Amino acid sequence: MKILADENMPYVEALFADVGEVVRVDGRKLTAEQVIDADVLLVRSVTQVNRQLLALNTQLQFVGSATIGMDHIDQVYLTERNICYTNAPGCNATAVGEYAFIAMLELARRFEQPLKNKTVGIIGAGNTGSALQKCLQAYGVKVLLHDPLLATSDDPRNFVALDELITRCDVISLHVPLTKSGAHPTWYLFDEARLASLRPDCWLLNCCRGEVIDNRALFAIKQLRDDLKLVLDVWEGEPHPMAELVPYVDIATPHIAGYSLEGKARGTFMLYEALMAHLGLTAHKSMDELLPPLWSQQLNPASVPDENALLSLVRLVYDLRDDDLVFRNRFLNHNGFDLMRKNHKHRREFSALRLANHAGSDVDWVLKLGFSGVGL
Ligand SMILES: NC(=O)C1=CN([C@@H]2O[C@H](COP(=O)(O)OP(=O)(O)OC[C@H]3O[C@@H](n4cnc5c(N)ncnc54)[C@H](O)[C@@H]3O)[C@@H](O)[C@H]2O)C=CC1
Ligand SMILES: O=C(O)C(=O)[C@H](O)COP(=O)(O)O
Repeated sequence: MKILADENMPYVEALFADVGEVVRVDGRKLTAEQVIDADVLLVRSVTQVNRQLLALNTQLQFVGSATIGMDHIDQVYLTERNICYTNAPGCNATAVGEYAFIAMLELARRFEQPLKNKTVGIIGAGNTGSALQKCLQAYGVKVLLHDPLLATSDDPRNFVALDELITRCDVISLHVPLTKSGAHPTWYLFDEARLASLRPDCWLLNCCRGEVIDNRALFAIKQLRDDLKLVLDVWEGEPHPMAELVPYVDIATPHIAGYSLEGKARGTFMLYEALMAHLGLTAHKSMDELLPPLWSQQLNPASVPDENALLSLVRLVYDLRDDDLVFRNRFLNHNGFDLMRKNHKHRREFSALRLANHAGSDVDWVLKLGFSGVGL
């Protein structure tokens, strides 16, 4: 069995080598000729899996994408061809939630506006939106949710209309899939009119797909409104972000919000489990065997963090300023965006750090953020 796998997918050999021959490929440049004799295709978000890519292949039986997003997979075509496909829902949701939370703490410090006093609106309350909600609520920040699909489901949470969320929120974070059709398409959900309606001093974060915001309109509005603060991890037209926009973005990164080691490992592992099930085999490996220990696994904090100390604590796990700096220096280089992603030193999630022996303080909310505890 020939297994073609994206070169940026960790742990493939550890999990799949005894299932078949693993061949690594550059997912962005994958051609129909390379796919011709593959039985299994393991991709990431940069590979368009469609009629054109699979034109020469008659034996493909399984496509796995180690991502949450599915907008690069032509599901109708794969169904037509009777090819089994799957993604990895939720695999990197914690990473995205923690990224957005850390980004808010960074903005709070930079602009001297405590996060705690703000109302945060989450648009799209699925896996990544809920991971962010968990962090914010653990820290005691007021959260409003907008999700028209979940609002009509049995989800017990309260939801508000989009316009109400925009009117009431100081911070807005986007967590929707990219869709062009259906009752609630998200393509350019934030167009010129919506961007113009953001509250004064609003912070806008996009960690889902670049095309959910009209980037030209965003650029135009930033010329007029210096009060808006922006965090963009995703960009219209990746891997070529709009160069003029970058200097106006307060925190800018190359689509790495989901790049925790745990998130990436979970993505590959979910595909391993799905392929085993598809082949009728038992998945006997475990994800815990894959991850190395954190450089420092345990910390004895001096006091329960206030907002500044909390930022110092989360910077121990992930200093977002490093990724922002690298992005500004390199995004215009040849192949810069993809090289930053390929060479990214994946961070760990909060849970990798254990807080120990805390002297009688209420650390419950820190644990609810996702940190682990020992002897607390
Ligand atoms: N920056 C990064 O590295 C990453 C980006 N993503 C992107 O984030 C997206 C969301 O991920 P998850 O939260 O895990 O997906 P999910 O499927 O768990 O949740 C998405 C939610 O958005 C809601 N939704 C759909 N259309 C909407 C609309 N018009 N308005 C408001 N809500 C709407 C859905 O009902 C669903 O609850 C993915 O589709 C992917 O494109 C995901 C992981 C990493
Ligand atoms: O899971 C998703 O959806 C994402 O956006 C991924 O985290 C993006 O990473 P790559 O698949 O492009 O490595």
